Amino acid sequence: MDIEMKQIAMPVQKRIALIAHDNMKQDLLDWTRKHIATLKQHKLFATGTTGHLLENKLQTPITKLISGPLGGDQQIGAMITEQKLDIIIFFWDPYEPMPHDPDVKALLRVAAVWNVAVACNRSTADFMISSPLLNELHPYKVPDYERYLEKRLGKTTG
Ligand SMILES: O=C(CO)COP(=O)(O)O
Repeated sequence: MDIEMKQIAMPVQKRIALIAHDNMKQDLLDWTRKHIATLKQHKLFATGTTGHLLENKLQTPITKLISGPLGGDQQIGAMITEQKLDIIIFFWDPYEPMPHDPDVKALLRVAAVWNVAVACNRSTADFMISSPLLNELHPYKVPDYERYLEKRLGKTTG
């Protein structure tokens, strides 16, 4: 598929989603605790259980969506398509099959489509949190939806 891209900018204050599967929640809690001073400078979002856990343990406000198995991954995915998230820190469990595996896959797919930064493990999250881009206005490319529609409608109507 030939998708034209356009340049936009990630804001200085990033919108960061934090998500962890059950076996990875302790690891995400440790990581978040270690980087809380940096994370507090940004806007934090999370799926339901992860969000409640982090908010209680870290005493920092987090916008909480629905729990993953009940549709939280899809909510995160929808926010990505609306360009309301810049960074996803998703400690997903590579060992356990989940009832909502299709939702996880869909979330990772739309993140790739919209060129959103995704860390699926702690090493990548470490690189992202220490990147100078985290505190800068960051130009990056996303699909040019207006161009996409123009081309598709042009094709359909001849
Ligand atoms: O299942 C999840 C991501 O796929 C996370 O959901 P919870 O934060 O509600 O556990």
